[in-house]
Amino acid sequence: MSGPLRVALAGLGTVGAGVVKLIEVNRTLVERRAARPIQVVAVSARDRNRDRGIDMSAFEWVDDPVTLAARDDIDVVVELIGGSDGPALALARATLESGKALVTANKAMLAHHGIELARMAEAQGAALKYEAAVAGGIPVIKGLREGAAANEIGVVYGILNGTCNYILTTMEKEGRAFNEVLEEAQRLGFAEADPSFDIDGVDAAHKLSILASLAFGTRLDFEGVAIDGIREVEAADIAYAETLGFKVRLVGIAQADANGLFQRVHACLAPVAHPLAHVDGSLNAVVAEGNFVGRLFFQGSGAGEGPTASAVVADLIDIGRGEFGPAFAMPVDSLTALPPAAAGDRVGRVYLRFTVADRPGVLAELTAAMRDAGVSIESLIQRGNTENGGVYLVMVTHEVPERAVTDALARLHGSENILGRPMLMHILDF
Ligand SMILES: NC(=O)C1=CN([C@@H]2O[C@H](COP(=O)(O)OP(=O)(O)OC[C@H]3O[C@@H](n4cnc5c(N)ncnc54)[C@H](O)[C@@H]3O)[C@@H](O)[C@H]2O)C=CC1
Ligand SMILES: N[C@@H](CC=O)C(=O)O
Ligand code: NA
Repeated sequence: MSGPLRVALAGLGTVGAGVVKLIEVNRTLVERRAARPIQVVAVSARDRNRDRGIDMSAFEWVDDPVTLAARDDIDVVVELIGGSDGPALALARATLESGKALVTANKAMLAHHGIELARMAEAQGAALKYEAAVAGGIPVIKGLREGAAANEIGVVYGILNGTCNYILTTMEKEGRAFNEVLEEAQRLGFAEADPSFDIDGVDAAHKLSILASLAFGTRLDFEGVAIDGIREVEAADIAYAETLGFKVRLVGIAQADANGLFQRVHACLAPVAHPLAHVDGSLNAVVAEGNFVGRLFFQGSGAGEGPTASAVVADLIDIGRGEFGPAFAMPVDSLTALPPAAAGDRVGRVYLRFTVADRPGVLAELTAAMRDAGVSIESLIQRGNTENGGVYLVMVTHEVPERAVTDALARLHGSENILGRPMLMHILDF
């Protein structure tokens, strides 16, 4: 074995504490695989005295994590603080500038500053590793960056947020209320420090932009992701979806073709026969279609202490072995920049839920708007009283271009018969 890999840990929350535990429990095999001892030299977090359920006495405590970057007795800084900017970014920059390896689980930082950080890493010949940042414990960064590297990939999509999947599937199976299940996901350590990043789809979009870059060899384009979360999904949608043969899932989709780079995160209806319909709880799944390998399906735990720590320590093992290359699919200057592709031309089926007044003529008005916009209806359900005195009218369209649905909704805008905002979800058709 060569000399120890000297590690500093910045951030000792869910993931940081998990990393300390994993190294302790699996030390022998981790060190055999890294071909050298792993030595945690120093740690930093906001609160020194917090009980983390682990013995930290062997590690030097540092108040300012950025000072870790300048130290000669540290080889790798592990950034587990979180946040796209602030202390996490200051630490990442200082670490790479000093030529040290950086391991991070911070998808928000990578989505916003990944190219800059990758360039710094390349300039210094330093490692920038981030397996934990996308789909937690699933080795999907390794899978796309290395395993599928010989393929042209046309589409990559999946369930990228454990908190949302936990909420949707718990609502589906146990009929519990959204807020109650969100609080449970927070207690279990799945949610971001600000959980609106989870439920508004932003966290999934951060991850999708990273996956798209790896899959297509394009520059990260977080700004180009169209984002919708799950706030407006009601228990009724989950129940209607079930009746119609679907499950509701928050899905991120990225596709590269002659139209450009299409990236979208949104609640979708997955047909019950689709593998994503069977991804439950905090599990994540990623599907990628390669031109030689065919369909790859990665599934596993996308959030939580153990799975995320597993990914962080795998990166440390790679660094211990000296195995790393460009942070993304290829050196930064080789990544292409594709223009964002518009959604309007995309063709697919759509689920629409309207809350309508319970009076004659409503159905006729709705179906006329659909007809005039060229949207044909595959199935229609009208049932039940809602809290605001209306009834739900749910339809699934045949395949239509998205702009036709937008046109139909515009025709109905302002109608006295429609109470509240219609709910729209796309049907997953990959
Ligand atoms: N919790 C999860 O399941 C997963 C989290 N991640 C990512 O891992 C990172 C950490 O997440 P968690 O452990 O869940 O967060 P957390 O909120 O549990 O822990 C954050 C840690 O950073 C420390 N910290 C905050 N500001 C600091 C500062 N200025 N200086 C030093 N330490 C500071 C806090 O004291 C705390 O120990 C985030 O980037 C998150 O997005 C990635 C995958 C899964
Ligand atoms: N908040 C995230 C944690 C992992 O990235 C999630 O819920 O998936
Ligand atoms: Na991962």
